[in-house]
Amino acid sequence: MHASAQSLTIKICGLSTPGTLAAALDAGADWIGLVHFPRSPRHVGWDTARALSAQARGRAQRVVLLVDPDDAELDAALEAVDPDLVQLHGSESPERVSMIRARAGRPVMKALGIGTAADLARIPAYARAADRLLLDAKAPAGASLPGGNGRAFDWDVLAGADLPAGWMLSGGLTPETVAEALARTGATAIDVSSGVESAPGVKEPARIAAFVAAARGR
Ligand SMILES: O=C(O)c1ccccc1NCC(=O)[C@H](O)[C@H](O)COP(=O)(O)O
Repeated sequence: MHASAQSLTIKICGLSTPGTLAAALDAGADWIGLVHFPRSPRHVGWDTARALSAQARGRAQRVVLLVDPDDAELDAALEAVDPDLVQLHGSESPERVSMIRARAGRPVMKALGIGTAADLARIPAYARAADRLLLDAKAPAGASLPGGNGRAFDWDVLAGADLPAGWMLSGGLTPETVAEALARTGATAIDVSSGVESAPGVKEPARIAAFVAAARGR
């Protein structure tokens, strides 16, 4: 079943400039993601993250993306971004997700890499620890980034799976594929990064608008 245009939550991740953030907000993104991971071409330092967060306040839910953060990094993220939600995209255990959620005092979304149906076995433990799950493509062997690789996983592995409320689909979505992804998975929340870029880390306003329009069936 398709999510209706109204009930679909769209997150544009890896925004790093005021102009592309404005493009995402103007297109009607529900959530915007700020990546703090120095190895990433989408990395934003705390000063930039603070300014982008202020720009988005009141217009979209602000997500800060961290990879295996220690408590000091988490505290710095909370202070700079004041995020509506913390996204964890590393190899955090369910126990560590719970600790981060308690320390942050706000919702946490845990990303899980999916390659085959066997990867779905981790869902129940993480669903108990996090407020939401992001089902993303598993990073390829040797990849330098745990996410944001522009790769899709086989959506058919989700068929018949018992997925927790609020789960979000990501991994290699594009303006060209998002309608099919929604139809095949029944997702009601989606996340994109590479698919709305012209080069790694370079968001393309026209592709952001095209993605949101395609997802909402316009
Ligand atoms: O985007 C990054 O550079 C990144 C770095 C480290 C961890 C996660 C990262 N990105 C995650 C995302 O942008 C998305 O949540 C998801 O992986 C989808 O990305 P894409 O396949 O590029 O659309």
